[in-house]
Amino acid sequence: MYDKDPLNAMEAVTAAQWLAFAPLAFQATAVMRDRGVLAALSETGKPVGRTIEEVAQATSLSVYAARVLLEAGLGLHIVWRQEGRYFLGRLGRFLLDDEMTRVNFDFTRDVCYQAAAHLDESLMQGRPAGLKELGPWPTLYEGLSVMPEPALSSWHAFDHFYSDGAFPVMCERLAAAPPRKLLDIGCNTGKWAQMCLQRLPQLEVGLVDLQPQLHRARARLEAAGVAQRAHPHPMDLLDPLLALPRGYDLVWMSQFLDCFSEDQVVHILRKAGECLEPGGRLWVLELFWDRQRFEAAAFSLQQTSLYFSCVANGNSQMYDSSVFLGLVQRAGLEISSLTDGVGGYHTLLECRVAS
Ligand SMILES: C[S@@+](CC[C@H](N)C(=O)[O-])C[C@H]1O[C@@H](n2cnc3c(N)ncnc32)[C@H](O)[C@@H]1O
Repeated sequence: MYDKDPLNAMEAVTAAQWLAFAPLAFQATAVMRDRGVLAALSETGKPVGRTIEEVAQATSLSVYAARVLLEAGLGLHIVWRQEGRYFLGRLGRFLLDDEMTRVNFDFTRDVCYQAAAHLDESLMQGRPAGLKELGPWPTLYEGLSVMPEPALSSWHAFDHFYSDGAFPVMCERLAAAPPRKLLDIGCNTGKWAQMCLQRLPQLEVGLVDLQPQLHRARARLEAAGVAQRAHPHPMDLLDPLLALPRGYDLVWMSQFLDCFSEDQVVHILRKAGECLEPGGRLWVLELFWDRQRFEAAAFSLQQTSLYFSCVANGNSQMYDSSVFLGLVQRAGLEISSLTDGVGGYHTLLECRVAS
């Protein structure tokens, strides 16, 4: 991937126009999905299709609104038409029915869209200048549990969609050689901790995150009846004076280190290495754009980096694995095994303190 220019001149000029009109195209797509235009075409099936007037009637849109949307949809290949009747294309079908597409779409619209207008300022200043569109916090993490809807739901649906896909297979891997005490750093809403505590009845889990997230994780674990084996450790990992709790034989970080700059990743990995029991294991579950099988997955991760720039904290990203592996080495750790394609998209790095 990416080792040659894949576009001929005609394709390039077409792609350039898609980008030039991308914000309008994006919003038109959102309206077509959410006002029922795509669903109206889906209902008829391929042979019949609908006229503009029929779509207007089915969706309660004006004929004008239905027409501009459907005509925009033609150029976007979301719909196609024959003899004045409009049909749902394959792209329209994915926009309507594919969960990953929906989650990515809602995340972009509800969390990133307004903030993206501040990308230039964010990159020049190394801070998330677009975050003010959601709230007054220095980074998104202070606002993660309290940001307004629909951003709150869309952020969590995005985060959980990917980690939910990887957790079951990781939990079975853990069960094959279970630790006594697992430290979940960046536990967020506690879904991984819940799964592990339910699967492994002897396991104790330490939870590290910022206080508001720990409150929500705690509530989840209480509702699941496993909270007595969970031990919260509220802390800001970037506070140089705070050390991680000790006594854990497996440290786990999932979709966590991408929230930090290169120097911060090294700092956190060092701290994690220091808190490990002798012979302990450190498992890092991450998404690397260069290790994806499909271009759509690599693309999604490359664009997600820009969310970190303008919304999250201004200095982190979804890393290229070669950059990230260098950080692991800088932290004095070595990788004992690397597994790609966990749950489809993740890479598991099993690390230990370098001898
Ligand atoms: C993307 S979520 C990861 C969620 C979860 N581990 C998963 O795999 O779905 C990142 C988590 O890191 C936490 N976090 C970010 N910065 C932090 C910091 N400085 N100290 C402690 N936790 C932090 C956030 O509050 C959030 O819960």
